[in-house]
Amino acid sequence: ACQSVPPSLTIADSEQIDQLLILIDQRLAVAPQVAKAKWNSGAAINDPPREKLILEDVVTQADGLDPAFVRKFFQAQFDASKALQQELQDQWRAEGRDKFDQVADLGRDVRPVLDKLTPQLITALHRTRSLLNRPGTRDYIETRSLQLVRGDIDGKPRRIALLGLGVK
Ligand SMILES: O=C(O)C(=O)C[C@]1(C(=O)O)C=C[C@@H](O)C=C1
Repeated sequence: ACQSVPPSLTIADSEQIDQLLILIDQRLAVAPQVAKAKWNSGAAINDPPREKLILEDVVTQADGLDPAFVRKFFQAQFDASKALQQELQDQWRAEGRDKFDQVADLGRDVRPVLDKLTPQLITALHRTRSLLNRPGTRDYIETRSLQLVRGDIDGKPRRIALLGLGVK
């Protein structure tokens, strides 16, 4: 990791960025459980009221951060989750899969995991906000995300999630 840290970032900075990427990965890692619960129940992948609720919540929790940035970031995490859920369900459909025998309950087991990650992600955004537009950060994120942000079939969900950082 040290070799890929650009001169514009300290090692401590790079560790904060890694922590953000790990949390993005942990959030994306929940998507297969959501996809399974919805596969069994037949519920739609897209749930706009649930997204609206989370967005309202994060904007009030994100004091000091630009609300537009926070919304954009979380919307990208939803979009990444939906892309991964869609890929998985398309695959299961193509395989003619039946319902899964054992799935976690969306409301009782799965969404609480996402809700626990939300304030941790906000903290990580606070700690990395000023680093994101430094020269070299983009390349650092690209390199590190290949190792840290998995939970992913073809790289599309990861790309969508990272677009939410708005790193140019
Ligand atoms: O909770 C769900 O139903 C999910 O599919 C997860 C999630 C999210 O990432 O938080 C993603 C898509 C939905 O539109 C709502 C929320």
